[in-house]
Amino acid sequence: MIAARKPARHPILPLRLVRAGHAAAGRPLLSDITISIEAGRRLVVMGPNGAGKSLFLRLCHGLIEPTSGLRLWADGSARVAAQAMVFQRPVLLRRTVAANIDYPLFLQGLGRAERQRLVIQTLQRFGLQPLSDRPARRLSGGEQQRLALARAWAMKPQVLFLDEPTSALDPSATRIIEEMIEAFSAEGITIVMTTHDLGQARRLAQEVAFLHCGRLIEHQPAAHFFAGPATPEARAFLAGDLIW
Ligand SMILES: Nc1ncnc2c1ncn2[C@@H]1O[C@H](COP(=O)(O)OP(=O)(O)OP(=O)(O)O)[C@@H](O)[C@H]1O
Repeated sequence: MIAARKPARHPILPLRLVRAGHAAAGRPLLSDITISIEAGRRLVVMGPNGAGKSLFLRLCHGLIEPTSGLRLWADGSARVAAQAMVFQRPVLLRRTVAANIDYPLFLQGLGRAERQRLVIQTLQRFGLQPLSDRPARRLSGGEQQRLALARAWAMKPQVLFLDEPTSALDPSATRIIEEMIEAFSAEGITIVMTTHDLGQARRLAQEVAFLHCGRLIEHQPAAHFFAGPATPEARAFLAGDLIW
């Protein structure tokens, strides 16, 4: 899903959550989360099934609201442009590949000539030109995810939230997506992503946020986390033990 509408003129990061929580039907799903997401970093969010990783991303992105505590973007707004989210299974329009890239730019208010320029640039940048006129939903899973990431890139986000972007993909498609993520990062786009793939987390993470039962129990530089997590829950997780 693309949330950006207009390019932000001001830096929107750091994004701060201050004792943020989210409850549904009276049940706390995320609790007491305090974190600052700094510009230019690659943060990987880890934790066992049901720990709250997807909800955390949705809360940051603005798909759900904190029911307690605060979510604060650096520019002071509650929900900002210049950020995008890509899901495990990409949400693509029933249109061509090119039209999928064009539509959010149209929503952003860009004129036809500017959109055309950006669509061509994006197709070329990610090797999607041969697929340009193909119906997006008929692409392979790997191609669809490549398109979803390319579409997000075209919006010039300052931060990109990626929820399990490769979990449905084979190793070669996964490698392509990881290369895209690294390229985005090299351009200065902040990456916040979840993954169940420990190898991928080791390859991509600069920082790790570890969630357990809806709480953020560790936030560390990746090298420290993988060398020796501070909590028994994270140690058990890395060791492959079942934790609940
Ligand atoms: N809208 C909702 N209403 C009630 N409970 C919800 C809702 N969305 C998520 N949950 C619950 O919140 C918990 C955290 O869900 P979330 O999808 O964030 O976990 P996750 O860490 O991403 O898990 P996984 O690794 O399995 O994808 C789960 O127990 C889930 O069932």
